[in-house]
Amino acid sequence: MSATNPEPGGRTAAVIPAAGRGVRLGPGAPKALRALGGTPMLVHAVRAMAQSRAVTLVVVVAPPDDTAVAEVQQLLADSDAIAEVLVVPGGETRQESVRAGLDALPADVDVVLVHDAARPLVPVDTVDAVAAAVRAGAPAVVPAMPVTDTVKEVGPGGEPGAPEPVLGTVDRSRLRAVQTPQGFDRDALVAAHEKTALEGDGATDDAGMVERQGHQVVLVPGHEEAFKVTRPLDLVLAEAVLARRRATSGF
Ligand SMILES: Nc1ccn([C@@H]2O[C@H](COP(=O)(O)OP(=O)(O)OP(=O)(O)O)[C@@H](O)[C@H]2O)c(=O)n1
Ligand SMILES: C[C@](O)(CO)[C@H](O)COP(=O)(O)O
Repeated sequence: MSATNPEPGGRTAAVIPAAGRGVRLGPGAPKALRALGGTPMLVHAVRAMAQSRAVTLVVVVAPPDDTAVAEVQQLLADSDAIAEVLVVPGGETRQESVRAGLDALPADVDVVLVHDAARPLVPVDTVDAVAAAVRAGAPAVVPAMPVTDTVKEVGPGGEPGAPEPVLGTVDRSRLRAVQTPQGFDRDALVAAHEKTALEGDGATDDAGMVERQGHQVVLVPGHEEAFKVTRPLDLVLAEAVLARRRATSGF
């Protein structure tokens, strides 16, 4: 399918799914509300989006209960973040949460960036590069990094924890690990989400759904600091990166 062209004058919005529990990070508050450098991860993520001159609206998708929505609204009102921010309740899966964010977008938004709250340290240059590539006509744009480990494909295993049989070694020169924000022509993304939900399919990222509709997804360079805080060690790394940034900038 060919590239689409967002209308001149349309707005770019960021949707930030932040409704996950953070099971892999371990017990505690929902992951997006856990502190990084004394500030909730979500606030870092909102600031990263709002710093981009392309982004004029941020839709935060909070854990799906009234208390969490109110808490997130208060948190963002108290922070020095920002562009215009809306907070909506999320769903059981990341996919449902992103869909809730899309449903809240006003009519004048034609480009959407979807960004994990769990990637609090994405540099603004990466956000700008994704937004610019969508404005230039690509229907779906994803920041990506080369894969540095060798990757094996395994066959169906036996008992959990038992050694797994290797089927083969994948050519890693053709593999990329994708990050967020992923940027989209709004209509292409909304249609892909609707179709995926109707078919009862799932996808681990938004670009995967748009790919299945036949749109050409393109990659731009990602950034090593845009990593996802998933497990406890990731939080240790994020604290170190933030401390280095603060030492360098003097803030
Ligand atoms: N029902 C969900 C699940 C995830 N997310 C968001 O999607 C992003 C990526 O998800 P992930 O890193 O997997 O976060 P969690 O689901 O919180 O982590 P875990 O799977 O370890 O519980 C996060 O910003 C998370 O808050 C969401 O908005 N709604
Ligand atoms: C969207 C994503 O961050 C791209 O790498 C990733 O697929 C999210 O996966 P998760 O298991 O929901 O964290």
